[in-house]
Amino acid sequence: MSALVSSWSKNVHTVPENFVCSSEERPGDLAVPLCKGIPVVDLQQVDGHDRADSIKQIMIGSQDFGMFQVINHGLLKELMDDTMSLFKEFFDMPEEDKATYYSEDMSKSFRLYTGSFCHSVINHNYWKDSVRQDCHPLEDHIETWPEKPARYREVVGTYSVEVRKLGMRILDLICEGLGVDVGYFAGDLSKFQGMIVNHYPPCPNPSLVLGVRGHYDTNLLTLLQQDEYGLQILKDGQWFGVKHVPNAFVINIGSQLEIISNGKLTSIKHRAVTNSSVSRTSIVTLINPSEECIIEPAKALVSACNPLMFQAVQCKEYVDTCMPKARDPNGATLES
Ligand SMILES: O=C(O)CCC(=O)C(=O)O
Ligand SMILES: [Fe+2]
Repeated sequence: MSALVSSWSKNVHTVPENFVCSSEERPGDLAVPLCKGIPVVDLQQVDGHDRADSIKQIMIGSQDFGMFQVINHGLLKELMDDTMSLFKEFFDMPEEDKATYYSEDMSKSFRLYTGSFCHSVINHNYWKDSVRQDCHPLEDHIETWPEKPARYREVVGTYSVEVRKLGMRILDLICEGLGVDVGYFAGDLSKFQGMIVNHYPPCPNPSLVLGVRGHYDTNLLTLLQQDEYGLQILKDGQWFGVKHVPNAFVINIGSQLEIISNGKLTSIKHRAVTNSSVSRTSIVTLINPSEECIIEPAKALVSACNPLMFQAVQCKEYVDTCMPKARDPNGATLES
């Protein structure tokens, strides 16, 4: 339990040796430039005469950067703020309360864990604690969620239902942009929804550590809410920061969406850095196909001019084989 970074990091003034990243991986002293050109799409415009332009922006983001941000997306600011405060309260709870929820059993529907990651080829510690929970359908999972703080189930339940609606709306806009039937992702392709909440306490030397190492999201679509800057992407061999836009969601294209789009959309390598003054929290909603689902390029996107780029693979097999590689610095997620 004392393994939680949020428990011991307040008392340290230097980074413990086992948290120092290799020289290739560590962020270093130089502040990376902010990435220019990641679209910030105003979803209020989608139902007006700017619909075509908004969809174009979504496609530019999804093709060139593997991500875009959305504002005026319909989720109430109060709900977003309330959910963020609730998770901050969760990570600030006394040790004995957090101990109840701590688990290293990956199969649990709800668990609190820390950024230590042990794998046959990599053995690392990242400067974060996380909550991981299943969210959909709500009634199947809500009983496994914490009862403390007292409003946890009510607030997070409402939030996950609303974020799902937004995710499905965005998937439909992507359908329009790609030229596949609207509703293509409804049903088994979006049956699963999970949430990871990453909490990065202030770090005495952010140049030496990472909050989350560079990785690709292997799911379908990710919706990320954050309270501070800290997300970076690897583009053309260089790390760039993603501007923190208050009240926005960052939308990440997952590798499975890259496959379904027959390579028209791209997933991008990203990581999270820490800072020395304030804690940062990111609430990450993951929309995923069901395990049995076959992931393959949509028929409408394959033609003589657009040859098949990926073979069909069952979602479970894809995640089992690619998940470790997505976390490996040399892992080739989609090539396999
Ligand atoms: O905290 C962040 O900004 C990134 C988190 C992330 O990429 C993830 O949890 O997959
Ligand atoms: Fe990610």
